[in-house]
Amino acid sequence: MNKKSVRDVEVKGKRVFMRVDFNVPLEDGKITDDTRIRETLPTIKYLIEHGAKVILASHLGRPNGQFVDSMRLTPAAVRLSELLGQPVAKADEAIGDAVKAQVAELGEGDVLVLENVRFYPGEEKNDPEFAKQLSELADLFVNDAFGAAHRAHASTEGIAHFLPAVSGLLMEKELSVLGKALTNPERPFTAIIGGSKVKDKIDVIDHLLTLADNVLIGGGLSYTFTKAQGFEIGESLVDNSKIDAALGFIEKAKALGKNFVLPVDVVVADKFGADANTKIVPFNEIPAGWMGLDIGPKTRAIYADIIKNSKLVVWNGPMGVFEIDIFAEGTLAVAQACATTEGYTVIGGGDSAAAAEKFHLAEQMDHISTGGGASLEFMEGKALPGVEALNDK
Ligand SMILES: Nc1ncnc2c1ncn2[C@@H]1O[C@H](COP(=O)(O)OP(=O)(O)O)[C@@H](O)[C@H]1O
Ligand SMILES: O=C(OP(=O)(O)O)[C@H](O)COP(=O)(O)O
Repeated sequence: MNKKSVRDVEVKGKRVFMRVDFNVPLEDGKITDDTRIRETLPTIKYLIEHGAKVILASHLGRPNGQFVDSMRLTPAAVRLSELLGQPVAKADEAIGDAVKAQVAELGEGDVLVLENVRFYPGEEKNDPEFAKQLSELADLFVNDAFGAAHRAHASTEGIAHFLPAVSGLLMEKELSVLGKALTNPERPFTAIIGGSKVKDKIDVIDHLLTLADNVLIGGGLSYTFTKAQGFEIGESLVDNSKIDAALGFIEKAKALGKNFVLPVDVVVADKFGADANTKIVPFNEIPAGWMGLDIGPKTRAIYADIIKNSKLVVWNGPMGVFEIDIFAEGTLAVAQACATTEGYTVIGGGDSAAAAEKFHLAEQMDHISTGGGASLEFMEGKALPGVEALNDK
């Protein structure tokens, strides 16, 4: 990476404004997955050990510029304190005199968590005035929020115009792993794209067709391709605005000589739910009124075989509605193949990572990215504003 990292600058005695992505899932005020907090520990510990005064900022949820009690960062600060084994102070605001007073009290190695930056309208507008107010708290900006690096907001991008700006260790790791995987990839390189966000993912397929040797399609995404080829898809998920694009990808894959693989069979259901009737049908024989909710057994075997023979696998998006057990087999088969292949496996996207966790296979993956949208934009070859704004080496 050609951007400076926290290792390239002096941090001792400095007030460091560190942007993290503590946008963790909460249920009744309890954190259900603290991965994103744990992943920032190397940078936080580095700063503590090197005598910095650590000021952490994050968003949580989408509160639309208003103070929302259920989206306060207090549970994250409590969890961080447990993980660090030291007290962590928490501010009730992100800017202003009270926060400045709390910052003034920080000693070397102390940690303060600011309140959710999205409680302020200036954050998502990337308002320079708000960015300046944030910057007044600190001497240095460290961006470790890979999961939010695709957002040009005041605490991810704007603040870098007011302070020396470097990356944190998680940001560096994510960019290095994804960058290495995608520039000069080991081959055969297999990309697996599934999930339900057809609009978000279609551009990635375009880019991956030029990069990967095998592109496997699953999940809700696949029926747009089935429909594009003129077949019945019943009540399955579809994005009619992407039919032409889908046909274009089939053609592009042929022209490039790439192995673009669509499901050959699907699990269909007569309704969406755990009590649905299901059957397995060829991909082009979905009965009217039924919906495809998982890849079928033949497809699972084909996909598992390709994954096992790959040197690099990048997986984004589940193969079916894995949250419901009767539609989880396809995602499980792909997760198992990723866990056992000798190739290097990278998982991006919250739901694929959650699926790997659910099947207790997460430990066996080589890299699980903390960013869903961010890793997709990175794969599309787009510049990430939160990275672009950092100081060059
Ligand atoms: N065939 C399908 N029909 C409807 N939804 C699906 C289908 N296959 C997968 N999904 C849903 O897609 C969601 C995940 O999609 P997405 O957000 O795009 O993935 P990720 O978070 O991994 O990027 C899951 O909640 C899953 O239930
Ligand atoms: O959870 C996040 O995105 P992700 O689910 O795409 O990884 C990031 O924290 C960004 O959040 P946002 O999509 O509300 O800007």
